[in-house]
Amino acid sequence: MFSMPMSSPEKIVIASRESQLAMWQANHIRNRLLELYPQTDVSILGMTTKGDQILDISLSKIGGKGLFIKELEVALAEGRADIAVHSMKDVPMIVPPGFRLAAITEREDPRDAFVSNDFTNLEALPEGSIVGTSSLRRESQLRARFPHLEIRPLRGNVQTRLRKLDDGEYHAIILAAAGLKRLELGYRISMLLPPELSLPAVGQGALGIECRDDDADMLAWMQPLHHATSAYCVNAERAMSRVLGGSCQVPLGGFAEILEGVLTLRGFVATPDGSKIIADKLCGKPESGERVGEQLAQNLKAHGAEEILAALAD
Ligand SMILES: NCc1[nH]cc(CCC(=O)O)c1CC(=O)O
Repeated sequence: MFSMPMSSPEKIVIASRESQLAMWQANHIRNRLLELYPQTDVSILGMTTKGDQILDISLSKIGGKGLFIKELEVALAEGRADIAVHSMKDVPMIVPPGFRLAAITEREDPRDAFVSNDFTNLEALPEGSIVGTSSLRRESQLRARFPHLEIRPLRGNVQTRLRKLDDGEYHAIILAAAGLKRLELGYRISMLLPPELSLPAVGQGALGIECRDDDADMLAWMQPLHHATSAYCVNAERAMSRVLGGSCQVPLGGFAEILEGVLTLRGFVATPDGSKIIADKLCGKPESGERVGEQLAQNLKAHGAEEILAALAD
């Protein structure tokens, strides 16, 4: 795709959010770059984003995921940073003009995790148990399968969410396994939720490295971090979400995996209350993952997702 760079970079500045998880991720990429380019001065520019500041209202009401990455893109555009490291889950389906995803790195565990101090698994929660999550995707799936549970909003970074659980505000919470594992909090996981119980978010568990579109050297230097298998899966999921007009306002999940050379993509769209879930899956070649995603989106639309999406747009 790109020609081999002639030299190694002198200096790379990584833009990152300042949450512990974002900093772990930026540091992880920094270490990998230092292995590749030991002579390079690699530093991290920590930034607070709008998404981090606004904690009191539902993110879906104030503009969604783009809020977590806009400031980082401004730093790239102004030359204050060379790359930005994102959770792919937080990257809008259409990367704005002037920027490009240079690499998608190897995926960590994509599953959701059930965390509770009192119960070892989701199925064991008694009637009326309070489960914390602010994700419409997690909420709709829980409501559909476990209508006897009470879902309450839960925001904040990973540590904040765990503290709210420990303070007794919830009987259980649902978080991404990837974030917990990265922060060495994997021991807090009571149960890893299989995709049948909680289909993960598009891109969950993968990291993306974003560059300026015209920075050919930087794009080339990032290529060794690209993980083809993870990227095929994430790009299939993103293509599906893009066609469905996926945003934070839409309860939607998408998860692809490659087994014995075949990519299988599963996806769903639901009403927020979980009363209706349109789910389907489609297989294809990993290299055609994006087309699999687009086709699955069309199939979901034809089977009722269109009406759900139209109602949500009102
Ligand atoms: N919504 C915020 C967010 N963005 C990425 C992760 C987890 C790490 C990942 O998916 O790579 C989380 C936390 C969570 O959902 O529990």
